[in-house]
Order: sequence, then structure tokens, then C-alpha cells
Amino acid sequence: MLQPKVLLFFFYFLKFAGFLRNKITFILHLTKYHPSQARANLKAADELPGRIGFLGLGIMGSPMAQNLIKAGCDVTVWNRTKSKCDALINLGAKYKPSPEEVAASCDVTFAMLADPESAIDVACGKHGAAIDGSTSKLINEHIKATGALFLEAPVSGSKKPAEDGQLIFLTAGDKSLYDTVSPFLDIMGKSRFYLGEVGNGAAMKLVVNMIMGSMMASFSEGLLLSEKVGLDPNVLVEVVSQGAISAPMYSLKGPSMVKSLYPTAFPLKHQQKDLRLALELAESVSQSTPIAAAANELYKVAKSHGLNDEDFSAVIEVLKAKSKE
Ligand SMILES: NC(=O)C1=CN([C@@H]2O[C@H](COP(=O)(O)OP(=O)(O)OC[C@H]3O[C@@H](n4cnc5c(N)ncnc54)[C@H](OP(=O)(O)O)[C@@H]3O)[C@@H](O)[C@H]2O)C=CC1
Ligand SMILES: O=CC(=O)O
Repeated sequence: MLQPKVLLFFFYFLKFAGFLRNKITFILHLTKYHPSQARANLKAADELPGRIGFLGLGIMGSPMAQNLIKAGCDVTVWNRTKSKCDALINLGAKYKPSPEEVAASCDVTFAMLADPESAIDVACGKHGAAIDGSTSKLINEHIKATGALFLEAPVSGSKKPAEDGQLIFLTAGDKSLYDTVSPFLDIMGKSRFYLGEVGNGAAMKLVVNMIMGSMMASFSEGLLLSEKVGLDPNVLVEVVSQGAISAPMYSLKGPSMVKSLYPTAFPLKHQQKDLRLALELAESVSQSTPIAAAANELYKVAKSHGLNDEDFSAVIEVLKAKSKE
């Protein structure tokens, strides 16, 4: 077994850990995404960005890794389904056949994986990058004990923000690692929050996505009701977009939803996973969340209707089916 220079683990969004070589320092903190500017700045600083590992090249991971490559970083990738590495390899990424080998050959490794189970598989499996722990806090302790560093960093923002380098990072854990890797976060995102102890990043993400899941369910009800009473749902989308309840999500997804189209940006199965985890979080502190619980039921039914891999806006289909019952 290779001795990893970097141990890492990723809870259910994105986390990373790094054992950074002393000689590598990151001088520049890029505040806005601009690949060519980022590249120029890195060169101007006369600093190699170090070896970056990236595990998990799904809807989010692939464009995030791509932005790092475009910014001039030396990126090594791995994905369970190897074919998803091809586009990145063509852009200049290196490939290693296991998470363990990526972590062993890189200074900092990022992962963007589906859920807690996949993160555990990747981190703790036979060729995983880390070897212990099933929760973020346990893993943090484990990684610290090895001498490596750990930061959790779930992201807010979907496929398009990932492509545009406009994600919002919700980080928690090792502050020195946060400071060190901030330039990478600034390549992939537009803002970042440091939230203190490990667990707080995940908690923030779950609260945000709990709100989002309920918003989408409520919006779906509104679209269908408007149509049923003879209004044009496209006009509803326009009215909503101009008022106090406007949200980019409604303007972006509303027109497609009216046409019963759900091009996947945020898979419905992941929205339901986040609601489930948010409800568990709420229960752990005896917080009542009846709206989120009702929304969760709708997403569960949507999954049973085979809508797992559709965009989460496809939850409207469940309400359509109910109104035909
Ligand atoms: N899409 C979005 O809008 C956003 C998603 N997120 C979160 O980010 C994470 C990733 O999302 P997204 O990219 O959309 O998801 P995808 O479903 O597109 O990608 C999931 C990734 O996890 C990998 N994976 C799944 N199961 C395993 C396993 N058992 N072992 C190893 N690898 C596995 C997949 O590999 P393979 O290719 O082999 O299937 C793939 O690389 C999720 O937790 C999601 O909730 C956060 C913000 C926005
Ligand atoms: O997790 C999804 C998002 O849009 O953020």
C-alpha cells in the first residue's frame, strides 16, 4: 500500500485535506473567477500551484476540476467510472487508478462525491484515500492524527455556477489549511465562508438546501394552481421574479418547468438526500421542521416515480400526478 502524503476524506459534499510541502506557498488570493487572469497571476507569482488531486467527476466535480486545470494547476483526477476522466485528461489532467494513489501523489486533494456512503467508499475502501471514520468529526480526528490537515467545504451553487467558477464554499475545520487553499477556492468559487469547527460547513449546507427544497416544492404548487385557475404560469414566473420573493432559481427553472422539462443541474436524489439529512439534523436538536418534512415526502414519492436523476424541479410531476388521482 502506498503511504499517502495526503489523507483526505469528504463527507457528503466537498471536503479536502492536504499535507502541504513547506516550499509551496500560495501568495495570491484570487477574488474573482477568471481563468486566464488566474493563470497569469500564478505565473507572475513564480509559484507552482502544487499537485492537486480531484476525486469525483460528476455534474459538479468535472467543471470544478476543469477550472483548476484552466487556471494552470497541476491536476490529477480519479473517478469511479473512468470514462468521465477522459475529457479532463484531454485538457491536461493526469490520471491515477485509485483515490489512494491520487492522494499519495498530490499535496491537496479535493473530492466531490454523491453522498456519505460514496464518500466513505472512496475514503475508507480497499484503495481509499483514508482508512477510518464514518462521520466528518471522526474523520477529522483521524486525519489530524496522521499529521495531515482536513477541511470540510460543501458548496452552494449548481452546475452553471460550478462551470463559471461562481460557487459559494462553506468551509469548516483546519484554519491554516483554509488559508492555504483559499486561492484554489477562489478559482472555483465567488465567495467562501469559514464557519469554525468541522460539522458547521455541512450544517450550513443542509440548512440552505432544506430551505431550497421547500421553496421548490412550494413554487411547484404555485405553478400548478395558477394553471388550474386559468392563469398563464409563465406570467406567474415573471410576477414572482419582480417581487420580494424573487429568486434566481425560480427565473432559471420556472420556464422549463412550465414546459415539463427538467434538464439536470441538481439531481432530485441529491435534494432528497439533503432534506433527509437536514431533518436528521433538526431532530438531533429537537427543532420542529414541518414544512421541510412535507417537502421531503414529495421528493421521496418523486424518487419512487423514477425521477432520481432528473433535476429536482421535476418534483412538480408528483403534484401533477396527485391532482389527477
Ligand atoms: N449538482 C448540484 O447542483 C450540486 C450538488 N452538490 C452536492 O455535491 C455532490 C456531488 O453532486 P453532483 O456532482 O451533482 O453529483 P453526481 O451524481 O453528478 O456525481 C456524483 C459523483 O460521486 C461518485 N460516486 C457515487 N457513488 C460512488 C461510490 N460508491 N464510490 C465512488 N464514487 C461514487 C460518482 O461517480 P460515477 O461517475 O462513477 O457515478 C460521481 O463522480 C452531492 O453531494 C450533491 O448533493 C452540491 C451543490 C450543488
Ligand atoms: O446543492 C445545490 C445547490 O444548488 O446549491
